[in-house]
Amino acid sequence: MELETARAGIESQLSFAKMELEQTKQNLMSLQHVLEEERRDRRAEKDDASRRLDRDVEEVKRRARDEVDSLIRSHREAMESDEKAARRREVSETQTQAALEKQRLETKMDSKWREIRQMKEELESIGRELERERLMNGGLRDSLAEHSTASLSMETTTRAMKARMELLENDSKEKLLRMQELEEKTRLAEEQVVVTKEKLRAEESLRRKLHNQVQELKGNIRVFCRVRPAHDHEIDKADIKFPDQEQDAREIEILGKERTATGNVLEKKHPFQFDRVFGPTCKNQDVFDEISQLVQSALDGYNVCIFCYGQTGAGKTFTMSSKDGMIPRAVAQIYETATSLKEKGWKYIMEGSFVEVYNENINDLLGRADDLDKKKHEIRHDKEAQKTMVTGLTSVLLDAPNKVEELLRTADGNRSVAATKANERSSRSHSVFMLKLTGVNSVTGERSEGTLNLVDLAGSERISQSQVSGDRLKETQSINKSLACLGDVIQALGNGEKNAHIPYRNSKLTFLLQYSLGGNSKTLMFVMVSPLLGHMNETLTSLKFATKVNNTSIGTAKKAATVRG
Ligand SMILES: Nc1ncnc2c1ncn2[C@@H]1O[C@H](COP(=O)(O)OP(=O)(O)OP(=O)(O)O)[C@@H](O)[C@H]1O
Repeated sequence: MELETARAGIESQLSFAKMELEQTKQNLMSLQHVLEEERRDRRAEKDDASRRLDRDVEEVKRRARDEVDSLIRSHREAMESDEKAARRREVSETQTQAALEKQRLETKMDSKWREIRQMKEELESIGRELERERLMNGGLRDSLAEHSTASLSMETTTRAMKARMELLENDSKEKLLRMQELEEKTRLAEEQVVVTKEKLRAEESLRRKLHNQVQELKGNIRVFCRVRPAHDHEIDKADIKFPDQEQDAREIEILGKERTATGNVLEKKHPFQFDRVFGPTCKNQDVFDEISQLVQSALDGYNVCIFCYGQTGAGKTFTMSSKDGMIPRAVAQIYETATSLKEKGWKYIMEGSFVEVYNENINDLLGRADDLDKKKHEIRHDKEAQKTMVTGLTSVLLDAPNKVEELLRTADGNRSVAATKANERSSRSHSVFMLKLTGVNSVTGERSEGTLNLVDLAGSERISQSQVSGDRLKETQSINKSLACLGDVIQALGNGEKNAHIPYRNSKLTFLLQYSLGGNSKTLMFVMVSPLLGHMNETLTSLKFATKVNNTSIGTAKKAATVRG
């Protein structure tokens, strides 16, 4: 636009200068023409006057000569005659007349010479004037030349500017075209993104459905068995075999010895089969790979409960809450998945709490250590919403994956303060890590609420009540009671009778997990096995309990809540 305006200005200046130049040229030409005519007139007048003068002078001279000659002749004739005296007089008179005539002629000549001088002067002044005109003419010629040069350079500049403007115009046209192309491409890409996002959302909904169908087909209560490796100092090891060790092992065989009625010692095989068996070489990563699908279900809006059952020292805490155990891994996976689901419109809030059930009391492991065993916490159920809450419980917003480490450290620290030996307390109590997951999809209007409960049960070894007393007796009674109650609840759920009474209330643990066990939830039990010979009887008891649980089939799980807006 600016270029256009500049070009127009320059062009109008140029045409104005050209007009001026043209005018000046015409003025000059008419002036020259007038001068030329004037010069011609003057020259003709001068030539005329000069010719007339010459003719007059010649005429006067000729006449004077003729008269003198005739006088001389007549004088001679007079002289020859006798009247010499008269002739002399006549001659004298004639001479006087001739002198007078001569004088007159000389006067006339003087006046003519004056005229000639005057004419000469006039001619000189005309010459000077002509010279001035010539000089002025030269000046005008110079200025004309200057103007021509200026106009030439202006024309060159204008041409260069025109060329540049054309170049710029072409360039900007090209850029405009490219921009239009880019805009079109961006629009198409944006459309594609919208379509892809829509597809992704649809696929995500389908994935959720299929994933949970697969989980249902696998059964809503599953049992995994894990055998921990023996430490270097643990020499007496039980004979444990893994018949289908190769891949996706499901079998475990314990070789025991039995004394017959006749007193002979016979070897006896105890085969067990579970949904999955992990040998001593399996890492926490391998175990988590198997349960990660279940963790995903919690994000999809299901209540998921993962238990670790087994005698003290069988590896429950290692599996559940060690640095790379199921709790940190589950939180990390949930965090990762929740982050990737953001682009499908989902936004999740993760809140974690950690409780301990000790001597049938609920303790807040994230609260103050001093409050342990003192502060009372009540379990409240909202039957309609199928939700459980514990009064006065600390809840931590897990908005970064590393927050869980801090949470586990706090729980561990509180337990250490409350017990002389931390692991002693942890062996004698159940710990429940509760992760509440609330997701909202702003695009589809879906909403999901799921809970992931990771439970590290107290050591399952049966201590005869007659062998202990005091605090230990109380601990033993409550552990025995709650573990037996857990078995009863699972069994009652497995019976599948509609409206059958499920004895959740018989222990704090089952009461707390009421809505995370049974019809609306997915349950996984890890039975932890110690590799030691000395623990073999407890191992067999645990495996038998787990088999009972494994044979239980609990009804179809339903999402805790999914609301479409
Ligand atoms: N899979 C494993 N690989 C390596 N070491 C293990 C494994 N499982 C357990 N351990 C180790 O065995 C020991 C006992 O494990 P852990 O404390 O987890 O048992 P527990 O069943 O939780 O006992 P408690 O009931 O006392 O809490 C620990 O030193 C632990 O590090």
